[in-house]
Amino acid sequence: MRSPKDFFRPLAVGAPAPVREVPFRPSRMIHFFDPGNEKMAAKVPDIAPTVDVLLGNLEDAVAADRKEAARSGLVKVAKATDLGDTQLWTRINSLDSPWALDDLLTLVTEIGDKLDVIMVPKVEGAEDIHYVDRLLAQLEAKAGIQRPILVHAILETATGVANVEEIAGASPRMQGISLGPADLAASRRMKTTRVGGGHPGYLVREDPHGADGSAPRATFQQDLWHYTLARMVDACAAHGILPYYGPFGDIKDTTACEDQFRNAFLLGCVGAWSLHPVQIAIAKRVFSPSPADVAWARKVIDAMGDGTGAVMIDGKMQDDATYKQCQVVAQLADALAARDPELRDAYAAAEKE
Ligand SMILES: CC(=O)SCCNC(=O)CCNC(=O)[C@H](O)C(C)(C)COP(=O)(O)OP(=O)(O)OC[C@H]1O[C@@H](n2cnc3c(N)ncnc32)[C@H](O)[C@@H]1OP(=O)(O)O
Ligand SMILES: O=CC(=O)O
Ligand SMILES: [Mg+2]
Repeated sequence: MRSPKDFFRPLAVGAPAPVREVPFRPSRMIHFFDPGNEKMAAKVPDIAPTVDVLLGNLEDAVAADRKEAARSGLVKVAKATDLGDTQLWTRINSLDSPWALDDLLTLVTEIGDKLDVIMVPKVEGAEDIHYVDRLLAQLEAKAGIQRPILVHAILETATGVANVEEIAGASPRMQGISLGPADLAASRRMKTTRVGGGHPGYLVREDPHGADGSAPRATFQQDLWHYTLARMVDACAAHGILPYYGPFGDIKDTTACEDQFRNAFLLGCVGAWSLHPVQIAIAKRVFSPSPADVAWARKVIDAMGDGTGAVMIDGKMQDDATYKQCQVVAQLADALAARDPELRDAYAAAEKE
C-alpha cells in the first residue's frame, strides 16, 4: 500500500495534480442522453442551457451494436457544441465489459479537456477506482490535459454497498456516488422490477384494533431505498464527496418521481438523474431549496451572530447546531443562485417579505 503522503501525488508523470477538495458545482440534474441517437443528440444545444450536467451515456440503454456509435457520437457532440457553464459528463461501460478500455482511451485523448466527470458503473470496491485512477492519469499526461477529470461511482451492486466507504475514499478524483436502484435490485435479488420508487407490497400494517380486533387496518408503504441511500450519504459526507439519487424509470409518474427525488434531497443528496426532458424541471424544483427555507435559514444565521449560544425565533430554539444546518441551506442557495438568475431573484424576494 502506498503511503498516505502520496495520496495527492499525480499517478503518472505529467498528469495534473489531484484536487484537494471536490469543487461544489450545481448538479441538480444529471441529464442522460444517448449520443449515438441522432435525434437525441440534435437536441443537445437546446437542452444544455436548461440542465446543470449533460451526460453522454455509453452503458446500459445503449444496445451492444450501438456502443461505438455512442462513443463517436459523444466525441462529435463535445467538439461541436459550446456548453457554456453546463458540465459535460459521460457514463462509460462497466469495467468487465469489452468496451470500457476503448471508452477511456478515446474520450480522454479526444475530448478530455471538455469532460468534467466520468461516471463508472457497477463499482464494487476501491480496486475499481484505483484502476480507473491510474489509467486516467496516464491518458491525461498523454493528452496534455491541464486539470484532472473527476470520477463518479454508481452504487448498484450488493458488494459495492458493502464497500461504499472505501469506494468514497479511494481517490482524490472521487467526485460523488449515485444510487443505481435497477442494477442494485437485480444484484440483491430483490423482487421489484421497477427502476427506483416504492412497491405496494413493501409496507407496514397498523396493529389490530376495534372491539374484536377486526377493524380495517391501515397500511403504510415504506421506502425500499432508504437504507442504501442513507449509507451512501454518510459515506459521501465522511469523504467530502457528493451523493446523488440515480434514475426514476416511471417517466409518466411525475408525482412519484418528485417524491423520490425529494426524499433524497432531504436526506442529503445534491441531485438526481433525468432520463427524459420531463424530469429536468422536477429535479430543478426539488434540489433547489425553497425561497421560504432559504429566507428562514438567513434569518437564523443573522440572529445567531457568531453562531454560538441559544436564541428563540418564532417559538423555535436555535443554537450552534441549527446555525450549521441553516448554513448548509444558505450556502447551497448561494451556489445555485450564482448559476440560476431566476432562483437568485426568488431568494431575494423571499428575504424581503
Ligand atoms: C437503469 C439505468 O441505467 S437509467 C440510465 C440509462 N437510461 C437512459 O439513459 C434512458 C434515456 N432516455 C431515453 O432513452 C428515452 O427518454 C426513453 C426511451 C425512456 C423514452 O423515449 P421516447 O419514447 O422517445 O419518449 P418520448 O416520445 O416521450 O420523447 C419525447 C421527445 O423527447 C426526446 N427525448 C426523450 N428522452 C430524451 C433525453 N434523455 N434527452 C433528450 N431528448 C430526449 C425524444 O427524442 C422525443 O423527441 P421528439 O419530440 O423530437 O420526437
Ligand atoms: O444504472 C442505474 C441503475 O439503476 O441500474
Ligand atoms: Mg445500472
